[in-house]
Amino acid sequence: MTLIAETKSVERIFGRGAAAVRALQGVEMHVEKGRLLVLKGRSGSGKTTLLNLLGGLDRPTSGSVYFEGREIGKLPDHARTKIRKKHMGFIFQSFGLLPLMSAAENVEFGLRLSGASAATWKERVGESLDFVGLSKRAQHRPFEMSGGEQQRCAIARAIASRPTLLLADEPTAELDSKTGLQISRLFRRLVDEGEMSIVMTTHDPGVMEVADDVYELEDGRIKTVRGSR
Ligand SMILES: Nc1ncnc2c1ncn2[C@@H]1O[C@H](COP(=O)(O)OP(=O)(O)OP(=O)(O)O)[C@@H](O)[C@H]1O
Repeated sequence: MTLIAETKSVERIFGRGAAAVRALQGVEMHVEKGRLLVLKGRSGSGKTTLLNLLGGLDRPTSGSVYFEGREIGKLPDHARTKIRKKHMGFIFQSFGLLPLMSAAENVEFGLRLSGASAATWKERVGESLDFVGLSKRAQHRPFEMSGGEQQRCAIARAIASRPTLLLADEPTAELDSKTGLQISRLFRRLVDEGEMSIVMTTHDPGVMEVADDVYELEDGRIKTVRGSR
């Protein structure tokens, strides 16, 4: 078993004094290589806060967050940014594509940001769009694509730099259930064929079906952990 990410006694408190919100309290979790982990729980239970900590977008108030053995929660901003760009991919509910760029250009832009060598861009763009089944839409702009196609494009952008860890915040929330299921299966294939680890937040039962591990959060604490495979 290879550990990709881990949290130890993580607390995240927003604000101070009477207005303080304890978004996470004593969270312990681990993300293993080649597994798809789902964070579920009611609105406000702390899912996005935990995802942001794992992705180095935020730092814990106390406790530790590790990525591939390094305590990223303690690294300065520039070092965390470097790790994030090179080794992580992000997917959001609202796709986050640049509207004036074609699907291929959006994916290439992601590669540019990741620092991947320019010599690899063309091949990686083709490979990623092909993986998500979007080769025929390469020259289309986001407004010319369906919601499912836009999310597949966002996935292609996130995986083009071959990240170790993919983080997704409610990736199927804007999609109808059939399209959501297709996207869930795509995440499953990424883990099975691409050897990636994925952590995603969701309320979608279709996504939970394809998960290896399901962590349930309640009021900032891990309530249950289910390992299904
Ligand atoms: N930047 C912030 N400042 C103050 N409070 C915050 C901030 N971010 C989150 N919180 C609070 O922390 C708690 C956890 O929020 P979080 O967004 O992690 O929940 P969530 O489980 O992702 O919810 P949802 O399913 O609605 O997205 C909530 O009470 C929220 O109001």
